[in-house]
Amino acid sequence: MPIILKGILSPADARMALDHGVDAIVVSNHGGRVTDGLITPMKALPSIARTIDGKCPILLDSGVRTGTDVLKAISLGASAVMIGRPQLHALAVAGMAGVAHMLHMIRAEFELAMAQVGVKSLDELGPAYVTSSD
Ligand SMILES: Cc1cc2nc3c(=O)[nH]c(=O)nc-3n(C[C@H](O)[C@H](O)[C@H](O)COP(=O)(O)O)c2cc1C
Repeated sequence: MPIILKGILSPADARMALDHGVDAIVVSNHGGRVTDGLITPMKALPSIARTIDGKCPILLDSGVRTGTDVLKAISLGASAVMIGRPQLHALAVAGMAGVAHMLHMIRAEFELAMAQVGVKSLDELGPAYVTSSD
C-alpha cells in the first residue's frame, strides 16, 4: 500500500520522509485549523521541492481556492493540489452538482491562468512564473 505522508512543512521533515521511503508527501498545515502561526504550505513549498528534487510526488493543500493557487503550487514544485473545505461548502449549498461546479470553476480558472502566462503544458511551469509565494 502506498504511504503518503501529510503535514510536511520543512525541508528537514521532507528529507526524513524520503529517507523512510514514503511514496509521496503532502505539504500541508491541515487547513490552518490546528496551530496558529504555521508557515503556509505555498511559502514552505519551494525549499521542500528543492529537498525532494523529484524523488517522489509532492501534493499541496490548505487554502487552495482558485485556479491561480493551483498554478502557483505546480510552478513551485507540486505535482498536484488537494482541496478540502470548498468541497464541503459546495456540497452544503448544492449537493453533488455544487461540488462538480466548484471543481469545474477551479479547472477553468487554472486553464485560463495557464493561457495568460503563456504555457501549453504543466511541464513548462516552473518557479520563474511566481515572483512571490504570498
Ligand atoms: C472539518 C475538518 C476536519 C479535518 N480533520 C483532519 C484530520 O483529522 N486529519 C488531517 O490530517 N487533516 C484534517 N483536516 C484537514 C484536511 O485534511 C485538509 O488538509 C484541509 O482541509 C485542506 O485545506 P482547505 O480546507 O483549506 O482546502 C480537516 C479539515 C476539516 C475542514
